[in-house]
Amino acid sequence: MAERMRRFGVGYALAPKKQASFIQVSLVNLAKERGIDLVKIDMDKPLIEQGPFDCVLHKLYGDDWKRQLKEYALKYPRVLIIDSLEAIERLHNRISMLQVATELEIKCETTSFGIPKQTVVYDAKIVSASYLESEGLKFPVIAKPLVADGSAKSHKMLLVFNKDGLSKLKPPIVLQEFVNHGAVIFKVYVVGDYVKCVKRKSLPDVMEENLGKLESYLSFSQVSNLNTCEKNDDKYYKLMNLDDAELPPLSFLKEIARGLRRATKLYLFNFDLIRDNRVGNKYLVIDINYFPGYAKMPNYESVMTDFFWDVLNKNDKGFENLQKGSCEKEVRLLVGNKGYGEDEGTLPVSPLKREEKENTIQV
Ligand SMILES: Nc1ncnc2c1ncn2[C@@H]1O[C@H](COP(=O)(O)OP(=O)(O)OP(=O)(O)O)[C@@H](O)[C@H]1O
Ligand SMILES: O=P(O)(O)O[C@H]1[C@H](OP(=O)(O)O)[C@@H](OP(=O)(O)O)[C@@H](O)[C@@H](O)[C@@H]1OP(=O)(O)O
Ligand SMILES: [Mg+2]
Ligand SMILES: [Mg+2]
Repeated sequence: MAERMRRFGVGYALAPKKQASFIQVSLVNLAKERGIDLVKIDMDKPLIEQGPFDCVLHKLYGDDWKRQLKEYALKYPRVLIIDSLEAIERLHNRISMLQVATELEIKCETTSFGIPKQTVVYDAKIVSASYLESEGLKFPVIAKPLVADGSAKSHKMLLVFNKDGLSKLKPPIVLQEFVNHGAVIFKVYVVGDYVKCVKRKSLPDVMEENLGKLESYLSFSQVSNLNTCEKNDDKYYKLMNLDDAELPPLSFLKEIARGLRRATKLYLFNFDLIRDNRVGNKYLVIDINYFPGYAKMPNYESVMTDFFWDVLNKNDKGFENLQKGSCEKEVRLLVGNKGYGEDEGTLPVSPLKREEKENTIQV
């Protein structure tokens, strides 16, 4: 008799908009064929009473959800939480978000990498043109809400052209140098080991000689997020010169993605990259987003299904080994500071589980 395929249950907890875009029939069916059942978590019932799931996939905010997730991980130590609360938290602050990028060592002879100059402002009264100068910044600057918590407010940005615009700032904010980049942004989607880069429209360059002629500021929000109709329109690509813009080398992007995965311990994120017009091949990371709009990626169904299959099977194998007690060495590796999926066959443990192991396993 043929052996029955091991089935996995992935519970998902997503905001309605995310659910509508991500949980498409095509994804649900493809995952099902591979033995993965995507199950909606009922937010009207306690999480602890649901499942048990092999994996909880989530993008929700708030203390109640965090508490429920922690409780769930304690009750079901085998559950894979994607992604861990601690790892996601780092992306909720635009300073700690980019800090990880400064810690990476990217070895590439032809291309360099960094983040824009930035400073955090908690008190509007201290901001003046001379303050900017003392922080190594000059006009134009972008003011971004410090907190990036998925709210509409957290996406509201100001491009400030001169000192009059500074009066519009609403701290706490991050003031970041605006870097001319030819109005094209590269969005790099990461799903575990998978990396996909797409081009999107961005803000146009600002010429220094025009600074005095412009309004004092420009307010904008989610400029790179256009609807599908506009994106698929040939005219849009021509107008924005998107066709002409050369993608950064894939090996370079993969190295950054790998570095960010290790540093953040995240599986699901994208990062926004711009090419600094002032320097040859220099790219700057300006934003990192948890669980972005994957449905906009070509073939997202198979990318996501492969990813679920991979992590679920590795998780299973890891726990089997643990139970057999045959992997003392592997446990040593896991309780150390290893990132997810770095070694074939190691267990992708969420930090919740890692903490638990640190407390319990004596090696
Ligand atoms: N330092 C910068 N220099 C030039 N342009 C920038 C800079 N930072 C941001 N931008 C522009 O502003 C846009 C919004 O900035 P950012 O990506 O930080 O905001 P966000 O609201 O978090 O975006 P997302 O929708 O990707 O989450 C970018 O897509 C880019 O067009
Ligand atoms: O759907 P969500 O609410 O998660 O919105 C995310 C959005 O995805 P969507 O395209 O599905 O709207 C992402 O767009 P792309 O980078 O992929 O273009 C990006 O704007 C994230 O920053 C948003 O997350 P937030 O920062 O608001 O938490
Ligand atoms: Mg962005
Ligand atoms: Mg963002």
